[in-house]
Amino acid sequence: MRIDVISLFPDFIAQCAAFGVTGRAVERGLLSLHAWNPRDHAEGNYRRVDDRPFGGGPGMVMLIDPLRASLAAARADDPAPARVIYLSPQGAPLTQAKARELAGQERLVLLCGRYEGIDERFIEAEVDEELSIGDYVLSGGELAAAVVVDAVARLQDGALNDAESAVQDSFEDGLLDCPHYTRPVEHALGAVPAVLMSGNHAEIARWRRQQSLVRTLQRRPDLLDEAALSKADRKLLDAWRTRQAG
Ligand SMILES: NC(=O)c1ccc(NCc2ccccc2)nc1
Repeated sequence: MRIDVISLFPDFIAQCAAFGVTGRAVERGLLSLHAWNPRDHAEGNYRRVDDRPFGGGPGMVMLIDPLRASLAAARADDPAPARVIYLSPQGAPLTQAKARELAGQERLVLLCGRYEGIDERFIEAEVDEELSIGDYVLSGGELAAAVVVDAVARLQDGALNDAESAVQDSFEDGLLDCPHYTRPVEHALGAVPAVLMSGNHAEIARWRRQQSLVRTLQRRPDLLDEAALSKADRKLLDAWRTRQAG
């Protein structure tokens, strides 16, 4: 998978992707990252990349032409078709399902806005979809782009080892993860749940699934509504409710 990032801070994404799973995915050739800086494509001796907003108001808006030239440079570098994604608070929410969809793409171009954003005409002409990593405003789209890079990199075949893919799997079914424990068994902060020490793997799997279901019910009931629960899942939730009521 190839990801091109258009950003005024090209090193930012390269640094974010240089560590851990994403760094390994790049090393293994599962993912290639390329950065394009609109300032390199800006005209005039001030090499402007932004200007005042028409209609007045505070802040600056990123100019069309340096962005357009950056995208053209990315396409000239590799003719492979790409999905152009603009990271902004006005975008559709990034979910694990969306990350899975993007991870299946051959190529993404991630457009990072600064200031108040970019000229709407460029969005209409060149952007395939706007994505938001959450309902908050950041000083630039770079952190949001780094989140997308991380989320899709870990979904590339061969990116995760067995332990890491276990984490991934626990979120794949749309539920929250169960609690985790490690040494020591006894600690001033409490003991490890006995079931995890039982060696009874069926019982352990049952307990973990029940914990995921209950946590999701308690913390994110919206996710529970969307999750496709099995009959066994419903029985686990009912058993917990009964125990709570008792
Ligand atoms: N929630 C997000 O995903 C996000 C993305 C970018 C961003 N800041 C850059 C920007 C500001 C205004 C308009 C367009 C882009 N803040 C938050």
